[in-house]
Amino acid sequence: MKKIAVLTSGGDAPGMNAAIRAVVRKAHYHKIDVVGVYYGYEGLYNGKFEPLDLGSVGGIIQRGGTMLYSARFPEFKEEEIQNKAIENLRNQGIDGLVVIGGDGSYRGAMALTEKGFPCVGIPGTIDNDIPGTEYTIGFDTALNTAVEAIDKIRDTATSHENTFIVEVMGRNAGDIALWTGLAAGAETVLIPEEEFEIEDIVARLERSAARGKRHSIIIVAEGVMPGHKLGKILEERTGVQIRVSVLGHMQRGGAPSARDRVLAGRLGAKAVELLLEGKGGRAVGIHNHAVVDYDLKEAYENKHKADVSLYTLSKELSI
Ligand SMILES: Nc1ncnc2c1ncn2[C@@H]1O[C@H](COP(=O)(O)OP(=O)(O)O)[C@@H](O)[C@H]1O
Ligand SMILES: O=P(O)(O)OC[C@H]1O[C@](O)(COP(=O)(O)O)[C@@H](O)[C@@H]1O
Ligand SMILES: [Mg+2]
Repeated sequence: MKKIAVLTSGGDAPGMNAAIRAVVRKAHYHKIDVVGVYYGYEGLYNGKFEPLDLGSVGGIIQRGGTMLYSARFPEFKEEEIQNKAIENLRNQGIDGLVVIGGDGSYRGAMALTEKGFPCVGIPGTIDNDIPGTEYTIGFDTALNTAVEAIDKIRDTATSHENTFIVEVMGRNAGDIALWTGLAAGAETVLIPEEEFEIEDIVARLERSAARGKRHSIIIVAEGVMPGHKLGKILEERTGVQIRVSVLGHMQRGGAPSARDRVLAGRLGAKAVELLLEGKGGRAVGIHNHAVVDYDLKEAYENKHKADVSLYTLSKELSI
């Protein structure tokens, strides 16, 4: 292997830049050239390639977003588009590709690998929803952003005796909601993986009010239902006015936490090692604090599971 490429795809995540930097630096350490592909799979198809030397990734470790930009490019499911992408890669003398993204991006990487072009996946998504790794790059930063926002909401909620619903990101996964709820001491946490009863939320609100609690915070993952919809349901049921805050894309931005930067460094380096060993079709991740690699397919064919013990704990700590 003489030259590899790297791209970022799907929703951006803080720490993607640190991962790009790790890929570039580790490759250069082994005297391998690196090409950056801009705009994810769209750029792979349109040939938006630029060489990345050591200096090109200087000063990005602390920056949110991705210097390679990202895109959602549904056309990449089509075979002719994938064939063209491989042709573009081969024309540049590139022998391997590192894809930093989520489960959707992994499907694209596997499609190319099955067509004979080796790809390795690095989990870059705030949702923490990739099976096979305990943490994804960006999750820790998004979690800290959400907790900081909720701490602020709690100040005003307490001053005015308000009940707040805070909608956090997580299309199919409840990790952001669950961890945020635990870290911010929310009364109720709703995640897509667990059924819930409106009556249970109402009972919690009533119990809190009865013991003189001045505020209530309910965290809902966007994949459960929109926060405003839940607010309407609860207002109708309780007669109490409910404020709703949707944290939205602010959760995807900002400087990556130290934890995300270190994770990005470890996983980026491992991805390059795998390509150097000629191993395509692999995903990298963290298991029991150690860097691991596993079949890319496992990452999207299995379903992400929320940690039920954390869900139970969140209920036990907010009776
Ligand atoms: N089944 C698939 N086959 C090939 N490429 C795919 C497939 N699913 C997704 N992709 C590519 O990966 C991109 C990112 O996927 P998406 O699900 O939006 O985000 P994420 O990778 O963060 O989960 C898509 O826009 C598309 O270009
Ligand atoms: O801005 P978009 O493209 O609608 O993306 C929103 C989605 O992106 C995410 O932040 C991350 O999802 P992916 O990692 O699958 O891209 C989800 O939590 C959210 O539903
Ligand atoms: Mg995804």
